[in-house]
Amino acid sequence: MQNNMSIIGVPMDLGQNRRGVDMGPSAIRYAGVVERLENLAYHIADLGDVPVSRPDSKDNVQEGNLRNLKQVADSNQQLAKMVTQEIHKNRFPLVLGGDHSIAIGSMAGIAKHYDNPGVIWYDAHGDLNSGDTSPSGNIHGMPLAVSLGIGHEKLTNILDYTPKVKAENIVIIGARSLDPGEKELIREQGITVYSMHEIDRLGMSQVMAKAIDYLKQRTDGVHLSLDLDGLDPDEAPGVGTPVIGGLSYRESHLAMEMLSEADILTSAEFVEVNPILDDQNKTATLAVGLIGSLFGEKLK
Ligand SMILES: NC(=[NH2+])NCCC[C@H](N)C(=O)O
Ligand SMILES: [Mn+2]
Ligand SMILES: [Mn+2]
Repeated sequence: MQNNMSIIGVPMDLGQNRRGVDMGPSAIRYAGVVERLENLAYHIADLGDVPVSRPDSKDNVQEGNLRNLKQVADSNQQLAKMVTQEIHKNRFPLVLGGDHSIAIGSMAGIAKHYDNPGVIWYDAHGDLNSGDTSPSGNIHGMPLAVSLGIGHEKLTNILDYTPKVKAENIVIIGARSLDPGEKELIREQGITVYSMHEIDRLGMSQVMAKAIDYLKQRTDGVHLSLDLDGLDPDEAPGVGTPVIGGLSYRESHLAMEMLSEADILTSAEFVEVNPILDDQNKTATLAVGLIGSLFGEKLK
């Protein structure tokens, strides 16, 4: 793993309906992310936050069932540029959300640099909707589909190319809430999904081993997109779309430790931390703990 790391915050809350997730980057910084990484001997540049403009008139779903399309697209455009610049400078981008719609910009910035990028999508959801299939009109339920080139051109074409990732280079871990259109897309495109069913049957250890082995063989860069709602709401209460029956604290730390050992990641993001819905910053603190394990903390 590179020793130089750039932290980019994205105080985005326009990809969904619940206010407060725009404070996610602050909450994660407050929980000590920079100090934690500096203790692991990384050279950190905290680049601050990407600007996010104000929403259109509240809850007004517009153009093609895409709430706040223009603002979400604009911020993602800026994020993509920043991510691409940091990779160009040989720095590892660590993006802090904000709602998951910011993965659109992260993926756009990252994929520019790799011939065959892969992504691990650690999430209760598939985020594989488009305006046509979304039950909510919330863009945070769409970023993985957008990265596949499915969706509104303002989103799919950020940095002027599409798609960002091939279906066979995606591994979803922790899924337990998929909409009908998402299930169809998963089947159609043959996307690898380790849902809670597979995790319970095989155990996280085997699931991660398989995911790592698979991506290592076929990709030349791997992005981790970790939605805190992948964890159980008991562990991570500060999220806007909690789903019961999630990944445990221990499973998640093990997953991060295995990724650290495998040394395959080239970028990462932690999203959906909402301190307004949280309990004493528990979820941001959890995120920082996972970041610690991901970047080399060990139990002994
Ligand atoms: N990143 C997230 N938390 N996504 C939740 C998406 C929920 C639902 N599938 C939707 O499209 O509205
Ligand atoms: Mn989710
Ligand atoms: Mn998500």
